[in-house]
Amino acid sequence: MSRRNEQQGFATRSIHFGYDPLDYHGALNPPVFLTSTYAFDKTESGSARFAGEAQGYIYGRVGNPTANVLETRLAALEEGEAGLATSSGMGALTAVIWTLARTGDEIIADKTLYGCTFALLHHQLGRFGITTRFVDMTDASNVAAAIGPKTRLVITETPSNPNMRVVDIAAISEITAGHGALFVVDNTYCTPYLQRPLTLGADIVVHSATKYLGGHGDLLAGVVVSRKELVDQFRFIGIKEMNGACISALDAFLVLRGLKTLSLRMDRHCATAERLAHDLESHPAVARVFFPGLSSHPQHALATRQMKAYGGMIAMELKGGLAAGKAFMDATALVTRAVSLGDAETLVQHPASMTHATYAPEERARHGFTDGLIRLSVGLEDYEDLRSDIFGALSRIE
Ligand SMILES: CSC/C=C(/NCc1c(COP(=O)(O)O)cnc(C)c1O)C(=O)O
Repeated sequence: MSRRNEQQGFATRSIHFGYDPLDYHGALNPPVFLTSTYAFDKTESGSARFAGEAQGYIYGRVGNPTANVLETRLAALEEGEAGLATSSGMGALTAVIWTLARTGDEIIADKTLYGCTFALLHHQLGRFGITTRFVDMTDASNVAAAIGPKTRLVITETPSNPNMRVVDIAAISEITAGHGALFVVDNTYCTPYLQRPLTLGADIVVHSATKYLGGHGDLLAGVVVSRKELVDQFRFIGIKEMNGACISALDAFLVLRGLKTLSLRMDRHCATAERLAHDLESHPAVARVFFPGLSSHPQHALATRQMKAYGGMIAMELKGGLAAGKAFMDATALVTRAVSLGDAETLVQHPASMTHATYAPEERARHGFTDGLIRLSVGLEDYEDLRSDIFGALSRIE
């Protein structure tokens, strides 16, 4: 059985796809190519590579053999033609936008997005004549009503950071395909283990690989997966000539190491988060829990259809509002107060003043989250320890 076999299971491909030790002196892991540039045997060879007339590496900002293994593997896991690894999730997203958007273009975005993605779209791109319209994509008809001849990109996360709204990827893919706009799905919260947007009609997938894909809070990285002709543009225009957000060989190696256990970690994240969400929903201090696996979630049926499991992220509001929320977060001992997500450690943070502080107070309500919202990234600790820490903190604020 070969090591580049699309028919193998997800876990097997997460460990083996795109690398054969026998190609590298038997080295079990892909070597880390710590090099900024590449030698040419002849001047003409180098010129041909720069002209795209010959295969081969030309410079570290444009490609690296270690990163190439990661890109090949993630393209296979997302069931896309090609992948591009970047230095961060924002590097992946901006490589896509800077490559494809022009002055006068319009972007349609879901109304709730990660804070810096919102800031890019709402505060920064307008300076370049690129306008963004935010719509509630949980109702696909809002996209149909907003899309027009100027729409170049349609962008969403699902579930959304931080309030867990779920968007119907297939329904929106049908709308965008009919209008020649490209549909970008940020798949950070799910990873390809829980959902593969390209198989549902999306055109481009982006990730903050900083999160679940790396999975150990020890790197920053991003990924784009799409058709090869688009990924080549993201590499040779977006990265090479516009944002320079290339991944380091060492970070590519660390993401590859994280991928080996992705399916095991996601199973554990999902199981613990589902138990915790149900227990929190019945706690007297908790006003509301936002988790796609709860029957109370507005898109519970869609999440059940679209996702393999409900993910490791939980958002919640306490009955005492912001004051209670802050007291709760300050009262945890095992759960770590920190931004980011998808790590082995369970993390808790306050979106309104941290990850989503880019939304002005009056914008928070319009974009679907409150000052009192708390976000949990449920880690890999023993459930009883997490339950004890979280419920102990809740009991101390009542
Ligand atoms: C300063 S807040 C810490 C980062 C958080 N999120 C990041 C993120 C990015 C951007 O990814 P990087 O550039 O790798 O951080 C893209 N897309 C999604 C859905 C994300 O959640 C966070 O804690 O919600």
